[in-house]
Amino acid sequence: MTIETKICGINSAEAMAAVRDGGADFAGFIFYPPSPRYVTPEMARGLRDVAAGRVKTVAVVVDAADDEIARIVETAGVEMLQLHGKETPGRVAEVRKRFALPVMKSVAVAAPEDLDRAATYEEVADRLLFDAKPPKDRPDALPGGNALSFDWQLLAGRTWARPWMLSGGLNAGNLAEAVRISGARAVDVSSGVEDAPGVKNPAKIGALLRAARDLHPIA
Ligand SMILES: O=C(O)c1ccccc1NCC(=O)[C@H](O)[C@H](O)COP(=O)(O)O
Repeated sequence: MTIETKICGINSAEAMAAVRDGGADFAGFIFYPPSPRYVTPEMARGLRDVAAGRVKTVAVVVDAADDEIARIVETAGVEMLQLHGKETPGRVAEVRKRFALPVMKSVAVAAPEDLDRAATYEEVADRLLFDAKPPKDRPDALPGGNALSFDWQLLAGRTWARPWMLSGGLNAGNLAEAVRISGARAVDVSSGVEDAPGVKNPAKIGALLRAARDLHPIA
């Protein structure tokens, strides 16, 4: 068994081709206009075609209303929804039911109590995504994609009722250690395969996916 991989913030055909050819499991599209990785549903549809059915596509939304999610689902044809805002467990359950798609809920982690909050999503989400908390001293910080890590030790030895992904500040250089310490079986990377925010580097995507292929989840 190998580590599952998601490359997030795909916004070019070259990046999607690298994700596809490198054998990633998931590609994420950011539907959050302030992000430098933002794509429209129409752009995402074109990028999904590049994946040619070999990569599952994930729509990343932030506290989005139903009509916005509906337009993304209908136009982009994604296979999973990632809720990356302050959605409550009730809202997660509602989105999952309404759109009949698997839902991954992101949880911002900085301290042990954040994992207690994560537990409130176990019954309503199909997957959990543990990400670093955006920096408090930067009011303009994005909800995700900030190239920041959290203490992976917080996850060590914890068991969850749902599959989960590790994200936040991962790259080809620290992936092995992050997986070893946290016990992750799935990882999500964005900034670590970029030259600048929103500028994916296909060679870095390839290197990350090769590094992930050499890793195996701890038992
Ligand atoms: O990446 C963004 O611009 C973004 C904007 C708004 C909400 C979520 C966003 N990214 C979500 C992701 O899944 C990222 O891959 C995750 O936060 C890790 O990012 P990074 O630390 O840059 O690898």
